[in-house]
Amino acid sequence: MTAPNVTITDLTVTFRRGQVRALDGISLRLPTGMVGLLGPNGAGKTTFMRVLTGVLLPTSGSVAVDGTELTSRSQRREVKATTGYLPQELGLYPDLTARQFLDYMALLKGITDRRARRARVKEVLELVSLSDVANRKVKGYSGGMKRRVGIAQAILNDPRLLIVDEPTVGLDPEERLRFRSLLARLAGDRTVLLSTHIVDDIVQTCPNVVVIEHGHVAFQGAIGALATRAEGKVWHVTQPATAPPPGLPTVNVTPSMTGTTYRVISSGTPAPDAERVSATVEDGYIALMHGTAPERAQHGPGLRVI
Ligand SMILES: Nc1ncnc2c1ncn2[C@@H]1O[C@H](COP(=O)(O)OP(=O)(O)OP(=O)(O)O)[C@@H](O)[C@H]1O
Repeated sequence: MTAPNVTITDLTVTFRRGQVRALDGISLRLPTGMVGLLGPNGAGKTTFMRVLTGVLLPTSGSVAVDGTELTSRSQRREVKATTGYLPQELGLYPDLTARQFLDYMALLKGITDRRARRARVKEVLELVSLSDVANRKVKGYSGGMKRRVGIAQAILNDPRLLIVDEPTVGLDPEERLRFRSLLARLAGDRTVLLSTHIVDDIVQTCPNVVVIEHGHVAFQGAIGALATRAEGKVWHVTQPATAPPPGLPTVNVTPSMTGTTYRVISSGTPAPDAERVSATVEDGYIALMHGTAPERAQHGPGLRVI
């Protein structure tokens, strides 16, 4: 398999006869491997993923995987062949076993030959490490196991582009870790787009990240470059009061021996005894969202505006 070429060109989606502009002229080329998708609520991430999965036709612009357009009505079938999707809420049939469920999904995805279907289901069960429990009913599975069934159905067609929406919500730390490494393993030479509000999931698995805000690309590039955006501007301010220093974006708050320590973003020294600390990806993201990071939407090594 050669590296997929996912090209998004001037993608615009409007709702309510143009009154709501959910995506506003997004142009991106996604690299192979894991790509994080970040953005505040209402930024346009779900709309973006719905277009990539062929659920929603854009108002204008296009998405192509390896030159195959996914955004024209006539090519919906191609979408099924080239993309996989794990939505936030995937309806599983609790009384089916994982094997039965996957067999059914494979049929829906057009694998009509029984033998081929059985072989592919066996393969994906192995990939997600569920072979041993494949004949148990899904209703007895843990949250992490259900999520792995979800991934298994998303990769039945060996997609070039795999889209995963908030996959680790509600998982315990061990399951989260396991799920993250599964995604990283699956990325290989395909593109896996991981949308989440958990910045740490992205830090741990994605070399590249896209940040969407108000329907625009606010940042795209290497994950480290996002952290760099806040370098020199992250401070620990400890004060006895329970209120944060006014007017500054606060990344987190920790109780300390001498009061409360606020991690804030500020271009200048925020308080006389403030301590400057090195920036993390989360700091970079918060700085970007509050307009305190320079040069938004700059090119990065893995991703580029086209
Ligand atoms: N079907 C729709 N009709 C009208 N407006 C919509 C529709 N779908 C989305 N929107 C609007 O488009 C914008 C982007 O929504 P979207 O759901 O894509 O954001 P999001 O980044 O996924 O948010 P969240 O993180 O909360 O899921 C929002 O202003 C939303 O209200």
